Amino acid sequence: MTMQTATGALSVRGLCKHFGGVAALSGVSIELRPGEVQGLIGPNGSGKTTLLNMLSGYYPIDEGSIHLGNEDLTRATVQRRACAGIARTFQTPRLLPTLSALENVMLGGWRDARAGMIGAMLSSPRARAEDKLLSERALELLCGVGLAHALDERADVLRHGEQRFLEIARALAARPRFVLLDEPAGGLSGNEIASLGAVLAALKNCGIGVLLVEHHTDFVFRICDRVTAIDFGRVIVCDTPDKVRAHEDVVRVYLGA
Ligand SMILES: Nc1ncnc2c1ncn2[C@@H]1O[C@H](COP(=O)(O)OP(=O)(O)OP(=O)(O)O)[C@@H](O)[C@H]1O
Repeated sequence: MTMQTATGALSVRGLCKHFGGVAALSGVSIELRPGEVQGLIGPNGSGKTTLLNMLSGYYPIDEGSIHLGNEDLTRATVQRRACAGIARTFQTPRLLPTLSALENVMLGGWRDARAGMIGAMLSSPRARAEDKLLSERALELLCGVGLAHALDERADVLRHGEQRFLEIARALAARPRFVLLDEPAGGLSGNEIASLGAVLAALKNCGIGVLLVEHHTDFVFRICDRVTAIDFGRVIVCDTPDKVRAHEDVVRVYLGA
């Protein structure tokens, strides 16, 4: 079957991944378009995180392909994918605990640094100028995710919700075209989930495509343009939230009704 690919989309075709005898993904095809928020839902163990790991290059794939626009990223390294514009967050935030919030986000912008390690050690004019730019951008991003009050706080003293927003800001520092978020609403308060919704809407407005892996289905159905539901490593349906919510296999398999 031939599938039309949206211009500049991140597209996955026929992805398969086995861990020993476990088929974590069996022929998964999805397309994430620029400027869309797409939810990825499914029961525990259905393959959501495996898909994110394969999109971001953490696991090699067994079969299938990954393209960003015309660029074949199927065998690309994590760094190559980051340079191509794919950023992600993790189920448990992976921050540098003893660095400040500002420093964590500045590190996310490493791609923009050209002065190199020696230049940074010698504090060359170029390194100082880059540092200033990275710091200004990090400040802007931290304000954008509601962490203006925590710039100089160590990452490990931040509350759980703050750490989640910090991780998103760090991902954005790489100026991605696509962001893969692994359960960003996990452990957030109602107010924080509302803030997360506002952040996702802002990303969409900037033309960034967001893949949102999330168990918080009310949030997913409310905020997403499209939702993909998977089970046992296979796509059940990809459609608008209303259609996915009403899909009989989704109701049976995922919502347990
Ligand atoms: N590194 C690994 N080694 C072995 N098996 C793995 C590995 N990662 C995932 N799996 C298996 O692959 C399947 C899919 O797991 P995955 O974590 O992708 O599911 P998930 O949908 O993200 O689950 P959850 O919602 O609980 O996070 C599961 O059976 C899991 O045990």
